Amino acid sequence: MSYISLPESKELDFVAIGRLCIDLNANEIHRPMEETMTFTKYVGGSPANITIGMSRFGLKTAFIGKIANDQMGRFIADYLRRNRIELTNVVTDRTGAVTGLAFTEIKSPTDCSILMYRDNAADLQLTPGEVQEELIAKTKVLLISGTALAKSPSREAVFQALNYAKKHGAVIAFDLDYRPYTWTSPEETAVYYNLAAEKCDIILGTREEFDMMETFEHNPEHSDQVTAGKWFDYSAKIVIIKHGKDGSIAYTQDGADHRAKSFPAKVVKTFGAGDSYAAGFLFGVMQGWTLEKSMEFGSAAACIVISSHSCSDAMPTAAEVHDYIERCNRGEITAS
Ligand SMILES: Nc1ncnc2c1ncn2[C@@H]1O[C@H](COP(=O)(O)OP(=O)(O)O)[C@@H](O)[C@H]1O
Ligand SMILES: O=C(O)C[C@@H](O)[C@H](O)C(=O)COP(=O)(O)O
Repeated sequence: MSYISLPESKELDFVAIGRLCIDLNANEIHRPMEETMTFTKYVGGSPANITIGMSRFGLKTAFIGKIANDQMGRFIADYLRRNRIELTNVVTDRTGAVTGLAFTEIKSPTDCSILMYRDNAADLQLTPGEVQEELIAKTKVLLISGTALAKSPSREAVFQALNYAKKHGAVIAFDLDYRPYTWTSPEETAVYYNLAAEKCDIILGTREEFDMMETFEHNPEHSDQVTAGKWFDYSAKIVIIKHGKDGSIAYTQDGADHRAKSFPAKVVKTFGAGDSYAAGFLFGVMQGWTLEKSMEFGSAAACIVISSHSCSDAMPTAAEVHDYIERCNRGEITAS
């Protein structure tokens, strides 16, 4: 059964709007960042990572965002270009804003944290007027990412992109991507996340991210069914609730739920799981696969990325994901 109806005859498969930043992942791992002396630089930002993943799967992609007018901004643009991502709507900031930095601390495979430097971040300077309607008009899917709602004018740019997507029939996916350090309060976050989510066809988030969205609601048991059920009264066709190593559950308008286990992985860092899962799942849905197969594909893609030092660089090809699934099914990969 297909829960999503993709528009036909579009030039692009996938467009995302939001954060373009730099990941600086500690090279000296299994120790606190106070003891780290060197980092490896990667392109980062959840929507950027997801778009890179979709491009690695062979889809025709583009990005809507703003980069700093400096070496980091040019590094990001060059990397997206090398990954065949259309940049016509990646705008260079002229206000002196800087590139957001995400320092990743890897104390252990299960104890990782991110230190984000996002003061005066260029990505939050994107204005509604800079969002190109013609780009959104030619895509099958538009992805929005929650952190882009954190400050104006980026907030208004996202809502304008949503208006264009609705007008031109694009399927809208919302990766909740909640990063507390970019917001002033959970209350503010909940208000804007809920306003955006009402317009979205596919919503992906962790239990904790949905709990934040329910700040003003009553769901004391943190019931996934209660959470998902609310969104089918709006535009949602699929609500994905991720539970880390315990897997993920997809809820659909017909009242069904679809469950996926996680695969074993030799975890280097837990970051990157959500972005690669989102890329794999959305790719599967766009191929017309069942939700179970799409969730399995996303889960395997996540394992490949969390078994790697990077996020964007480690985004796998479809062949690599299929191979990972087969190797797991042959018992060749065990968790560590
Ligand atoms: N330790 C792990 N081992 C194997 N798979 C994992 C692990 N952590 C996450 N995953 C996979 O990645 C998916 C998303 O991870 P999760 O941590 O829930 O989201 P996020 O990274 O957005 O917080 C999970 O549903 C699961 O399939
Ligand atoms: O999104 C960011 O600004 C940081 C990301 O680039 C980083 O790779 C990360 O945290 C990935 O997020 P996740 O996939 O939700 O774990």
